[in-house]
Amino acid sequence: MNLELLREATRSQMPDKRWQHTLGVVKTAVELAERFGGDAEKAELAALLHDYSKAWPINRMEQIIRTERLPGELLDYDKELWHAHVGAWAVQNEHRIEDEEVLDAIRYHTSGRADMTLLDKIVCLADYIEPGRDFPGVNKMRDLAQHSLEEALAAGFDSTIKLLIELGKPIFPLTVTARNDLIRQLKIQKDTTVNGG
Ligand SMILES: Nc1ncnc2c1ncn2[C@@H]1O[C@H](COP(=O)(O)OP(=O)(O)O)[C@@H](O)[C@H]1O
Repeated sequence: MNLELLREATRSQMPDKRWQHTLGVVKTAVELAERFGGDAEKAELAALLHDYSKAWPINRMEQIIRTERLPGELLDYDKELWHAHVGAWAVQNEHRIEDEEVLDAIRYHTSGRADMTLLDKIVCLADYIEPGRDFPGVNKMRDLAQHSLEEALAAGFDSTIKLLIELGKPIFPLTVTARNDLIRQLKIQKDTTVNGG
């Protein structure tokens, strides 16, 4: 795998603004991996590729979801969710990325999922807090990310869920599951600290 070629291939899929965002996610994902004991090389690769299909036409993504048997229920929810699954499919098929951990981090970077891996959390959080992001609550998330991946990510899912509720949009259930898991993990961490375990 040639990282430089992958960089150029990824850059060619998207407008410059999205590429700048991608570079921000790469930088942040590597920092988070170093802070929380993740694999920095996998974090860099997954972050580089996370928005590979983001700028693809909607009908192209819809067709891939249907013909490649990606989860059909995605079609019932916000189109913003589609590029993550389509992107994982695309980098596997176009660039022979076979590392399932990396593919999953790309696939679930928007929705989250049950039992997110360390790499899933790193890429998903980096996507929320990279330096180019500016939304209410992002600085709070950046502060939380100094000491807890789970707290920061749970705050991110909270803000996405609140936004979807305000907009009257349906919530893809995996995000609720991901958020519940994080809350549970935080409670276990807290109980362990209190009980000195
Ligand atoms: N669980 C969900 N259900 C429905 N839509 C969601 C869900 N999670 C995220 N989204 C949509 O995806 C958007 C974020 O997608 P993301 O990949 O982060 O895009 P971008 O990088 O352009 O911000 C949210 O603003 C929302 O519209």
